[in-house]
Amino acid sequence: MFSRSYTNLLDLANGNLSALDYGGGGGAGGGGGAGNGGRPPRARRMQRTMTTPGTLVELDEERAGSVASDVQSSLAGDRLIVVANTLPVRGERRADGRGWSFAWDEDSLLFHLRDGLPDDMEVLYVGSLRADVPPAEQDDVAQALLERFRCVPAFLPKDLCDRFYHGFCKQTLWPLFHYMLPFSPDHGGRFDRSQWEAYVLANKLFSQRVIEVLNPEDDYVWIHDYHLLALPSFLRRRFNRLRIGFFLHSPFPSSELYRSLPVRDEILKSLLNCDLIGFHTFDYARHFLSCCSRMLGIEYQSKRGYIGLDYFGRTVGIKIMPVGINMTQLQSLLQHPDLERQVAELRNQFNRKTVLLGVDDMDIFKGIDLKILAFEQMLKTHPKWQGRAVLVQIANPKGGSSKDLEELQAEIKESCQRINDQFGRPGYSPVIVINRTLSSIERMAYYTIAECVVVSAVRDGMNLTPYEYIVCRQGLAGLDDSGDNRPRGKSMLVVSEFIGCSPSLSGAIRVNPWNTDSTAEAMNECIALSDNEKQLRHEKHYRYVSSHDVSYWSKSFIHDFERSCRDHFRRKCWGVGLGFGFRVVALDRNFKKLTVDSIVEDYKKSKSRVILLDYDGTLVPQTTMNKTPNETVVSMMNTLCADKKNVVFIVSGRGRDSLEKWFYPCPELGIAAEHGYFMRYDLYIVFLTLLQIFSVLTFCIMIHLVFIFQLLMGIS
Ligand SMILES: O=P(O)(O)OC[C@H]1O[C@H](O[C@H]2O[C@H](CO)[C@@H](O)[C@H](O)[C@H]2O)[C@H](O)[C@@H](O)[C@@H]1O
Repeated sequence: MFSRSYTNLLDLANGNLSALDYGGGGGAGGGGGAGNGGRPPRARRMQRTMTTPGTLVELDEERAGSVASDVQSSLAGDRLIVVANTLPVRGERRADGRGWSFAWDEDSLLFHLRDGLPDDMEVLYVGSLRADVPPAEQDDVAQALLERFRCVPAFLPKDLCDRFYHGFCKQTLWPLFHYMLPFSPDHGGRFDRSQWEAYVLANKLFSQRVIEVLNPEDDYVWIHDYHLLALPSFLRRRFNRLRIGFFLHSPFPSSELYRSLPVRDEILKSLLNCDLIGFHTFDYARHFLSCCSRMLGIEYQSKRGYIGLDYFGRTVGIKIMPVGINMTQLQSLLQHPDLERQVAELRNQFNRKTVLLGVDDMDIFKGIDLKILAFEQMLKTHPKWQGRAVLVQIANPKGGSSKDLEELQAEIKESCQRINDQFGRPGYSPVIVINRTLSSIERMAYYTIAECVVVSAVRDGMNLTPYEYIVCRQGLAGLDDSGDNRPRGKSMLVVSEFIGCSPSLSGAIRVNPWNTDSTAEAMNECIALSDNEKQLRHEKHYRYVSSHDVSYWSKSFIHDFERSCRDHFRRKCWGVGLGFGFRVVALDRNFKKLTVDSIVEDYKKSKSRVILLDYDGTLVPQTTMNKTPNETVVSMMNTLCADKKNVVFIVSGRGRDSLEKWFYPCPELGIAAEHGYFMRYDLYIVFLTLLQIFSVLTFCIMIHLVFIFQLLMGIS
């Protein structure tokens, strides 16, 4: 089956795409059919390059008009290209070494976002694979992924990937966006420009993959997360009217942190090439808006609940919508036959002990060390829990290593040893750290037996651990509509106030994770609460989490995305600027670009003219230290003023003293200093101007009187 994307790549690859199973035999293991493979093909339109980087190009008006009439408010039948650093598929080399097998990554949020889209909206993914595919096999792998999963892989050379991902992403952006200045002695103490260059180059390679499959007039491109902040600029440069959306999954830091980034303007300007930018929380959006205001002088406006930034005539929408979990997937996992057995095994292992649970990536910002210290403190200040409470910490290894991470792991190990030595006894280890990635079912089993989940991250964009926990604790009760007799779920949460999900969980006990004593108190309070209180809080959370799931999030984003792009083809667009300064200037269709010739012609034809001139940036360069006008400017002013048809004024925020001194040699020039608070003008010119206005008014009044007279006399 051929879709538009398929045929596009076909043009490019020019190879044999008939083989459905790369590697001989089973091919992409399981799940290929979960894609959009069954959808009927649609006629493909040729893509058009609309501007050349760095030039000033007016788009062809006829085309804009014809497309405008095509624009429909519904998204049905449109195509969405989801771009992210990694594709939502897992790849593995076959055991026999011949080829690869692939499967959907059901833990990936990108895989589930399709649930919120219209049924007939085709989805295509562009991103890199987690597997290391040798160059000789890349074409075949790309072909298999496209056919079976609608995925377009971006293969970055290893060296580039290291400097892009392990370099700029993980050493600069990840710490900075999580409130840590990355320019520490560990990182050479300064900004590494070559890593930034690798980041830009990697983003460019992603843009090339997108462009290969893009139909710029039909497609929506939705970019995800901090790895691809430079991508909007590359796409906008090629396609002035392309619909570009972006969602940032990590936090956006306060402008006081962000402004330390040497490439701060480049990144902001690139994001402003989007049509809609999404954040999990109001705070992240607020930080972004204040960066735009403080660093680029761009202010936002809020109208009827929508926030927008005016960027050279284009409105860039801001969307605040936290992501959710996939309810359908979790509920089907809850019915998995293995779950019951695993829950029974864990219950047996923990033998009626109260389990507090942590599920985090092994990352320096997850506050795992702080959680363990708080648990130790709880055992000390509330000894009743000694022998009765256990902290189970699941730490997903994330790959990669750094000095910070090694130190953290050593500290965690040392703390666990100390606590277990002090409070442990035969058959009782108070702290258990599991340093491996658990299967989804194992994770569900731990959630099911946990009395409380503790998230003590010092920063996290969202964090969906509490959401998964709440749904698991609701268990099958959530699936059962049989009425009042069903068991009531209960769950308790201690969550850091520095994570994105915190504002949505009003029944959780919120803590400052840096305050070990108060986190210890919160842990004690959580597990000691009455069952009724735990149930009430749980039910409130469950109602929210189950109704604000991942499909709710993607549906809402796409709805606003479509709305933000609705009048794209009704505007006139010009691409201007170089590099990250590139932007599209969008104007109403009735606007005409002024040319010097037309201005000169109109100037000559006019009988009286008012000429208002700004000073800085108009008569003297903005950047110069010496603000005194040179002789040419003074002589030009006198030439303009000498023409009796002209009234010439300088309108400036500058003080009257300097302006008056500088333009002393131009006695007929009007000056409005300090934004018009002080005025200097030649009374003769004002008299002439007033006379002109007066004579025009007198003429108008006369015309009106004649008209009224005619009416009264019944003359038509
Ligand atoms: O480690 P990376 O490959 O660079 O990816 C960063 C993290 O991405 C995902 O987390 C982010 O998105 C989540 C959903 O919106 C959000 O809850 C979290 O706060 C974000 O950081 C992924 O879940 C993490 O494992 C990655 O480390």
